[in-house]
Amino acid sequence: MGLFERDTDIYRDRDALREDYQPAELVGRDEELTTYTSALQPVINGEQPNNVFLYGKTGVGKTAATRYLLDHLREDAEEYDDIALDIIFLNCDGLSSSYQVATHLVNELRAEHNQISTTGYPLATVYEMLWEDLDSHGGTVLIVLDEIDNIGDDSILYQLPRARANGKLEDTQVGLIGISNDFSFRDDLSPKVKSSLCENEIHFPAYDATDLKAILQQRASVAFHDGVLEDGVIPLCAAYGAKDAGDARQSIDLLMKAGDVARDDETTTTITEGHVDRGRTALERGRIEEGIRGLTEHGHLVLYALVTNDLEGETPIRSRDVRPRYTRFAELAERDPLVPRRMRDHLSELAMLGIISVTERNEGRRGGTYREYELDMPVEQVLSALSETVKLVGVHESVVELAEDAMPDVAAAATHAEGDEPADADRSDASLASFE
Ligand SMILES: Nc1ncnc2c1ncn2[C@@H]1O[C@H](COP(=O)(O)OP(=O)(O)OP(=O)(O)O)[C@@H](O)[C@H]1O
Repeated sequence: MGLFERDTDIYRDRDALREDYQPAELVGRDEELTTYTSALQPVINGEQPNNVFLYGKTGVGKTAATRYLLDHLREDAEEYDDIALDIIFLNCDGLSSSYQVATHLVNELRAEHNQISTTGYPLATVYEMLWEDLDSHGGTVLIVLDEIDNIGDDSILYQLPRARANGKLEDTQVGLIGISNDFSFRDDLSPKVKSSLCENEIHFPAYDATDLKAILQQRASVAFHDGVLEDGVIPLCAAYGAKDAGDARQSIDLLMKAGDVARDDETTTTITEGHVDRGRTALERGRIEEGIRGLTEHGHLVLYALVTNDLEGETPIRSRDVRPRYTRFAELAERDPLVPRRMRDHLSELAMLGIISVTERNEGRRGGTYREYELDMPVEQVLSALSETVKLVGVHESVVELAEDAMPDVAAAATHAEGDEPADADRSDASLASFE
């Protein structure tokens, strides 16, 4: 038998739980779809399309609804000889200016051999190219700008809806669909942009547990073999999803993780609520580790100091008592320690991310309050996300025992010693730093 063998017990089609899967039907969005359909109706009538702005939190079906309706619109438009519809779908993640959006649109409209450079032209020239390419296209062009809030200025959001009125376009009708999960983006738009872009606004509210259950049931029927899911699994994934943020993506991810945990569990061919809980813990761990990895170098140093304080039984601890260890670690990492206030800012950031917790205490009779900090997640997990910092600073004696499991690569490379004394002055390899 080979090293790899195909699993067939749990999944029928695991890809149905992936982000890029487009469901055949959207569940629980009837009202929003009706409004959205009316906003797109002028396209089929051969009229000037409306501009549409969709907003709502992440994972509430804005993109899925857009793809679903535009697929139908494209198909239905083919029934009419006098409608020539083209749709350009642009995700603005990474496109931080109108200039970048405009060059990308020009390239979407042009053939492969005729693409333009995305730098080096004056903005006005790129707009001229855009109007020319759009107008020579003819018919109706719908431009979807997903994650529109990434665009740092609103020039293109002003120019595109007005291109026809401003005499830039004669033969092509353009409609703009903007999608955003940033509520402040809409509020901060200038009135002149808001009045055109937001002429049809559709809000997608968060899903409740009943909506999520229906969405998950639909996916599960495609993804899993019959009888694989125990009864409580979908309600549990939906309940967690509704409690967290009403985000369908998160609930679908949880269902997939539970399926993966069950698949790895060789003792069973069903998915249980226990698999959901284990999946949730694994996903949560992944999210927090990602949060730790995203911190700055000083954030890592502060956290490493607090981990060692925690292992020595010193927590909850005041920031002034974390400071000596932090300063020492910063020196070992050959960085200038931050002033106390900046160091405290890092503690607050760690608390905001849910990695540590803060408790306010009273100073006693003299009044005054102070804060105490302690780790709020398993120390092994934090250490494994801090392995680069530990390599830089050295393995502190308090973490020696855990290092082998939490950071096998670091443990293998490091020599360790006792105490908290200054490091060896002529230490040549930072990864071998020690506290002797
Ligand atoms: N009503 C629904 N029926 C079926 N699947 C849905 C529904 N709503 C969302 N989904 C699924 O949930 C996932 C997230 O949805 P989508 O990408 O549309 O969210 P979004 O609102 O655009 O989020 P973001 O703002 O983060 O881009 C996708 O896999 C999508 O297919």
